[in-house]
Amino acid sequence: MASPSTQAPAGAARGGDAPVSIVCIGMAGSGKTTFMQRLVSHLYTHPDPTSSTPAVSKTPAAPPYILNLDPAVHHVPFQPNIDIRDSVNYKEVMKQFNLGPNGGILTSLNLFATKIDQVIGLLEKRTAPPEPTPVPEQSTADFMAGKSTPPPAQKPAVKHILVDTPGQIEVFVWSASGEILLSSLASTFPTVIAYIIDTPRTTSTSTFMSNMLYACSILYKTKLPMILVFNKTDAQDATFAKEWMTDFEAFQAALNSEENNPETLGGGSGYMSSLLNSMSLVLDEFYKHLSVVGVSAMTGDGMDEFFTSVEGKKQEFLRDYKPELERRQAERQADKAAHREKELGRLMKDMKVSSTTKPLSKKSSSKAGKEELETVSDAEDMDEASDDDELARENYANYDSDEEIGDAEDEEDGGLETRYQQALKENQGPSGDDFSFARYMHKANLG
Ligand SMILES: Nc1nc2c(ncn2[C@@H]2O[C@H](COP(=O)(O)OP(=O)(O)OP(=O)(O)O)[C@@H](O)[C@H]2O)c(=O)[nH]1
Repeated sequence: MASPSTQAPAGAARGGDAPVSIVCIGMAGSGKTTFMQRLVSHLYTHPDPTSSTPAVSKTPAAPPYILNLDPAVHHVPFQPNIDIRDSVNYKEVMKQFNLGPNGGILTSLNLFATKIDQVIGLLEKRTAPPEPTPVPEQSTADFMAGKSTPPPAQKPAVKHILVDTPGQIEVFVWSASGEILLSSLASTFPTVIAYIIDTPRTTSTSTFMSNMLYACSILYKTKLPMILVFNKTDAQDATFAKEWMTDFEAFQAALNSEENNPETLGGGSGYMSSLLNSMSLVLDEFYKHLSVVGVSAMTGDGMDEFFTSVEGKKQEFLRDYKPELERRQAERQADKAAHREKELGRLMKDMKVSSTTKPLSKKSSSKAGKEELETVSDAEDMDEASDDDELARENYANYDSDEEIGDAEDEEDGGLETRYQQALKENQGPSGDDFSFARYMHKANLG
């Protein structure tokens, strides 16, 4: 398997022309799914959200490419192109490994993360600029009549990849699989985090501050550009939040008024008030890195503003984040190479063999390369099968055969998937305590 970091960053290499991936993260009930639905319908009805052309235009809409990463969701009101539920059965995972809901989501994400190469391969293929369609030959009758043959309609290129995530933010943001999924996405496409906030539930200074701290932790964990999306503005206007983020005195005034109001539960007196005060000062620097928009996923209000922010953050990603990402990847690669070199040196010393490393490394790298090609072509074969239907789901279940998984992951240091497969195999069958998650994770070497 080619690790995401070694892949040619096809999408990102396209620069400003590359599709932007928008990852929707937010607390349970903040309105992520409704917001995703609104994004989809907006993109279908507004051909170019960043242009000033009116919604009704002759330009065909550029449909988004949609990923659902929430394994536990019952119903999604849009048609995802890639759905984690097609490859992982969350309920079965919970049952088999005796897990609770969060453990089930985490394990499902871990299992899905093992297929990240196929996912990225498909995304790259699906979002590649459409090939120019050859102009059909003009018929003699048309030629005689002086009519010109109209060029065939061109499929519009995908400009947005939309990603829905589980409501259990920490399970996604703080897990190894969440990191793998996000970093693979970000190393291939400009990626932006949309942090969805339930505005009506954020009106008190303390809940507002809690939400900001959460957003701050996500920003520092993911190291990706972030847009704060104050949702449900039809129920509560978000002007207060924007004001608190730009004017320290406005936040201070709100704190004072909450302190003097005996009915306010959110605000605080004494140490709470001074803590909130200092935090608002500390977070001042953090606020400067964010875009803030107020939207209503229900009515569609604020969507144009949101897409303008996405475009701004995409440029920021390409300008500031991408070089940093590439620097970190190069650093990791160098560390890995140095580690391998050291291990090889130790091995050679043990074997008392000198300077025979060349044929060995050549063989193993050509083997890895061959298998990488097999995996990618497998992905493309499967993809071609569903070429007719633009919004057809990519059926990841096709990848589930043991044979393909084994093929894809025969890495010299053992891939995630190999370890997972191994752990899954060893844990199969009714063995009572052996099903414990700790043991499973230990065997998978991820605990
Ligand atoms: N008034 C109003 N309600 C909204 C809006 N967006 C979402 N809701 C409501 O908020 C509730 C939660 O919305 P969801 O989209 O399911 O939220 P979610 O974040 O996906 O929830 P989880 O899947 O549990 O994480 C639903 O009752 C929605 O109808 C909005 O813009 N305005």
